[in-house]
Amino acid sequence: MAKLTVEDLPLEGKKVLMRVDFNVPIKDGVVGDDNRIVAALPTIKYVIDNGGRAILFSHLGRIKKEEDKPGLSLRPVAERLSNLLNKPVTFVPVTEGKQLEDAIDNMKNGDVLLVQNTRYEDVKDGEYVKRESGNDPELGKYWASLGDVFVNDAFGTAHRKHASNVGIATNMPGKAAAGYLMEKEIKFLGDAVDNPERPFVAILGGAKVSDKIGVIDNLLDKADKIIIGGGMAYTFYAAKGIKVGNSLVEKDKIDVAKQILDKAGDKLVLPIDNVVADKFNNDADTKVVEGDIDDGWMALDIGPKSVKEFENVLKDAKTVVWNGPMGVFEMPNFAKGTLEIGKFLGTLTDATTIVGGGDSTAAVKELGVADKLTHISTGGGASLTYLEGKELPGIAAISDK
Ligand SMILES: Nc1ncnc2c1ncn2[C@@H]1O[C@H](COP(=O)(O)OP(=O)(O)O)[C@@H](O)[C@H]1O
Ligand SMILES: O=C(OP(=O)(O)O)[C@H](O)COP(=O)(O)O
Repeated sequence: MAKLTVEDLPLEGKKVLMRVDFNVPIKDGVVGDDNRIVAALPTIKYVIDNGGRAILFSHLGRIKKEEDKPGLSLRPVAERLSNLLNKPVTFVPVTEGKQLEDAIDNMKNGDVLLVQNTRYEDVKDGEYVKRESGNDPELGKYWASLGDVFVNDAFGTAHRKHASNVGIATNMPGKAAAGYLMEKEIKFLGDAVDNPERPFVAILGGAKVSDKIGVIDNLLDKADKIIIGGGMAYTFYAAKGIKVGNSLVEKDKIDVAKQILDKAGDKLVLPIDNVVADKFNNDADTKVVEGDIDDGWMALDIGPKSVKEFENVLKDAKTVVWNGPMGVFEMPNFAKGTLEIGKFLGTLTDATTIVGGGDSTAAVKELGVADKLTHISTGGGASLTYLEGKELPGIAAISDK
């Protein structure tokens, strides 16, 4: 990699500032899916096993007013991390000042400390000042002054230009390195986009075309096929003059969809048939229809012929990137298309299969096929930004080798 990695840094006896993405679901003070914490363990372990003092920073949720803070404390995450590492983790409930500085001074080699949610800095004295999210230069400088070196392992946050990732890194030139998770994400997503083993097939789904236009545009030049499912498919239907009934359509994106279709030729693969419903409800009346969708009906999942067609396109693929569900996956009656595609990807043992995005990740986990896929990205927005071919500020700020 062209960037410094954690293995390039001196660690023994050093105060190692680490940005991780511990933005995990928390309910009633208990961490739900801890995948992002587990994914950061190799780098944390490497740092402490090599005599570093690991000082961890992460955001959690979004803080816009003082009352948001108590529910978004990182304390439950410190407890989970401590269990996973099987050693104590010092939790510091503030983001600056003497209490934090004293706690860092008291650390010994191999100790782990977690700083309070960096977005506590976004609200000061009741005012939304966005010190963290606005990358306040003084804040990045202050946090950088607390350590000797910096390791950024927060891929999920890499599309943000915030004080705790970009701010710290820019104040530590030559000493800001990527962690193992960051390295792994860059390797898989980077190779898929820039150097894929072919055929390279992208599967895009989810609600809106508008969220993924940049991705389609970028991948049209790089992928051999782009499969489109989910709500976004019906804006393409409208662009082709196929009747969409009450399906989700972004009217102001029909022209863009037409341009994409013209450019794509047969590279773009749309659903042949769909499961349509008479209302947006799991208990709706449903039927499978090919092509035109009548008024009063909305497409909420891809149909069985579409699944077969998509599988046919995927079967010889050597690289597959998947982002976004094929239907309204939250409702069991419209989850089948997403689940079938996830299951099929699990059978492609000769291919590099990469999944990004909250819902597609949830689908492959629920199916139990996550282990059969090559890489499940820890970033939704970050992986999309990568697939758009855009620079991620968090990665750009890491020191070059
Ligand atoms: N046919 C459809 N009609 C309406 N909404 C849909 C349809 N297909 C998928 N969706 C919705 O798209 C949302 C997920 O989109 P998105 O956020 O882009 O995916 P991801 O979380 O994987 O990045 C889900 O809430 C899902 O219900
Ligand atoms: O969970 C995240 O984004 P994601 O759901 O798009 O992966 C990241 O932690 C970024 O969080 P943010 O979108 O509040 O800046």
